Amino acid sequence: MTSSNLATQPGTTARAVAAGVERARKAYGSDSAAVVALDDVTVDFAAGAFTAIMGPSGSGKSTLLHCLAGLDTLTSGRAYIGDTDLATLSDNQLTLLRRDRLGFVFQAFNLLPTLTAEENITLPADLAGRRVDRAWFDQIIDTLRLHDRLTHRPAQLSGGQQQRVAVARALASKPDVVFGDEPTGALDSRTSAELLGFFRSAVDDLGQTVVMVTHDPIAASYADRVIFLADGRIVDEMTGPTRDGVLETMKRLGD
Ligand SMILES: Nc1ncnc2c1ncn2[C@@H]1O[C@H](COP(=O)(O)OP(=O)(O)OP(=O)(O)O)[C@@H](O)[C@H]1O
Repeated sequence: MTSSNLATQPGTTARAVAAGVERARKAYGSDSAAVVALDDVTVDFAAGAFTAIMGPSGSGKSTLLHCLAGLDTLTSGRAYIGDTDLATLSDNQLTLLRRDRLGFVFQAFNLLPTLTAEENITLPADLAGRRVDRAWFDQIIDTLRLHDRLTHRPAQLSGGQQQRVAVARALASKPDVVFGDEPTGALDSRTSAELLGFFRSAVDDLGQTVVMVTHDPIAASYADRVIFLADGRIVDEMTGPTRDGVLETMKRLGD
């Protein structure tokens, strides 16, 4: 990321942009049968902030996340990570960008059963032939309280512990952005609160950037900012969200 890509808001200090889309349009299918999942969306996500994306079912949340993270391509418009326009990258370069610059926490933890927790966490770096920054690794393990679980395999861990390992894996490479797609969807409320607390401290204590799709107003209230989508468009946004404020907006959007 360079200083040329800055979010400027009147009265605030310019902040680096970690990711964003400009005039993004995504249509599935063709002609009369086409479904427009994103309809002229422009939004950027500030570095060092936690943003939630909300909206009724089918409003385009996952499509936006996938296009931002280079997992899907736009029909037109631009998607970027830092200063990198994703459309300029080959498939191979996209794979490397995802591995080296992005972290993912999805509903399924996708841990490899034959590897220990530590091996799962360092796997992306190991595959890339990169040394894991030990001080950073220790900081993550501290924050996620995983010290005494590092030699365990996933089957020997509780669901919440597995989720923490998945978060540690997502953070291990100090990614430019951590993307979460309904990361708390399969968790009970206590584990879910824990995970969201870890995202918060990843942002507040470790300076990370988190962008998360969620249906849950409580989960969204952990974010610094909430973007609301409806019918593939951004229809509202909120900074310093509260559960009740988010609920109100969601009701208005007909969720
Ligand atoms: N591969 C696909 N082929 C055709 N249509 C698709 C495809 N993926 C998504 N869509 C459509 O695009 C629209 C947006 O879908 P998307 O999954 O982004 O919504 P969402 O807000 O994440 O929904 P949910 O909250 O239900 O997960 C929907 O109408 C959906 O049916």
